[in-house]
Amino acid sequence: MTILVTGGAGYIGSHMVLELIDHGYDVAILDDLSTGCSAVIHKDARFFQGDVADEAIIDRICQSCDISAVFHFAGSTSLPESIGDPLRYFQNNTEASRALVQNLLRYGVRHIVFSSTAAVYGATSSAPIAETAPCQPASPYGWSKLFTEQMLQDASRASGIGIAILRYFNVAGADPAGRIGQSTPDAQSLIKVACAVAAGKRDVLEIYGNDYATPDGTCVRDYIHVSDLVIAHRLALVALQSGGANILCNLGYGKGHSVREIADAVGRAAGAPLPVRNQPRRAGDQAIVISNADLARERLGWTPAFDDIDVILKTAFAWENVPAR
Ligand SMILES: NC(=O)c1ccc[n+]([C@@H]2O[C@H](COP(=O)([O-])OP(=O)(O)OC[C@H]3O[C@@H](n4cnc5c(N)ncnc54)[C@H](O)[C@@H]3O)[C@@H](O)[C@H]2O)c1
Ligand SMILES: O=c1ccn([C@@H]2O[C@H](COP(=O)(O)OP(=O)(O)O[C@H]3O[C@H](CO)[C@H](O)[C@H](O)[C@H]3O)[C@@H](O)[C@H]2O)c(=O)[nH]1
Repeated sequence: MTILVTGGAGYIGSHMVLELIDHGYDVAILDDLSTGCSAVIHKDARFFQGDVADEAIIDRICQSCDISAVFHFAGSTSLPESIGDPLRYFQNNTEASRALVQNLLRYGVRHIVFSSTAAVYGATSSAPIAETAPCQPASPYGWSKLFTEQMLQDASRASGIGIAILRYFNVAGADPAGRIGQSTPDAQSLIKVACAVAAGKRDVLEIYGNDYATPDGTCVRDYIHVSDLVIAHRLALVALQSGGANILCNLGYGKGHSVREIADAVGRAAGAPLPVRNQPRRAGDQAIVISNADLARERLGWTPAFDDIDVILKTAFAWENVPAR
C-alpha cells in the first residue's frame, strides 16, 4: 500500500515524504509545482505533476498505486496574500480539497491527514489556544481552512473515512541532517526571510509592527520544528490505522517568541547582528498566537525532539546559507 502526499514538493510536504520513506513507507507525490520545487522531490517517491482538483490525475494515481491514506498539504499558504486575493484561497484550499476528497472516496481511500492552521482561531482567542477555543478566522486563508475542516468532518460522518485535522502554529527549521529545507523561492515567512538576510540574499528584515501589546511591541508566535511536525503526522496516521477515532489537534510547542527575539537570535546564529527596519503593521496579524498542544501529546503519544528555538534557527540558517538556494 502506498501513501499519497499532496504538496510533497513543498516545504512541509517534502519533509513528510522524507519521514515516511525513512520509516519504510511507499510514497506517491502529487504536486503542481506552483510553489513547490522539483529539486526536493525524493528519488524513491513516485511523482505525479498536476492539480489536486483534477479528477483525471487522481484516477491515474489511484489506478497505478494502491493508495490507502493521503497526507493533504497542497494549498495556498500566505495569510496576508489571502486578504488581497480571497477567491483564489477559497478555490485552491476549499474547492480543490472538496474535489480531491470526492475523487479519493471513489477509490476507497481510508484515511486523510489534513494540514490546517492556527489561523482558524483568529482574533477572539487568548493565549495559549486550545482546540476548544472559538474559531473566528481573521483572514480568508483561515476561513478557507476552517471550511475544509468542516467539509472533512461531514464527509467522514457520511462515508466513514478516517480523518486527522492538524492545526499547525508557525512551522520553521529544516531537516537536521541537511538533506532538505525550505526551498520556496519567494517564501515570506519570518524565519525564512531572516535567514535569507543573514545569508546575504536579502538586504534587510522588515519588522511589521512594533506597537503591539507584547513585551517588546512585536508579534509573538509559537515556532515548531518541521521535523517534529511531520513526526506528529506519522503518529496521527498510525492512530487512525489502529482504529482510533478522528483527530483534531494543535501542533506547536506552547511557547512564544517575538519577531525582535527571532531577529536577534538569527543574528547570533549567523555571527553578526541582522539589519532590521521597522514597518507599519501587516494586515491580518494577531499580536500573540501560542498553542496549547497538550492534546497532541495525549492523543498521538507525541514527544517533541527539537523544541528549542536555537535548533530551529540553526537548521534553517544552515539550509539557507548555501548560495545556490
Ligand atoms: N508553513 C507554515 O507555517 C504552515 C502553518 C500552518 C499550515 N500550513 C499548511 O501546510 C501546508 C503546506 O505548507 P508549506 O509551508 O509546505 O507550503 P508550500 O507552498 O511550500 O507547499 C505547498 C505545496 O503544494 C503545492 N500545491 C499548491 N496548490 C496545489 C494544487 N492545487 N495541486 C497540487 N499541488 C499544489 C505547491 O506547489 C507546493 O509544493 C499548506 O496547506 C499550509 O496551509 C503551513
Ligand atoms: O518579513 C517578515 C515576515 C514576517 N514578519 C512578522 O512575523 C510574524 C510571523 O509571520 P509569518 O508570515 O512568518 O507567519 P504568520 O504568523 O503570518 O503565519 C504562519 O502561521 C499561521 C499559523 O499561525 C499560518 O498557518 C500561515 O500559513 C503561516 O504562514 C508576523 O507577526 C509577521 O508580521 C515580519 O515582521 N517580517
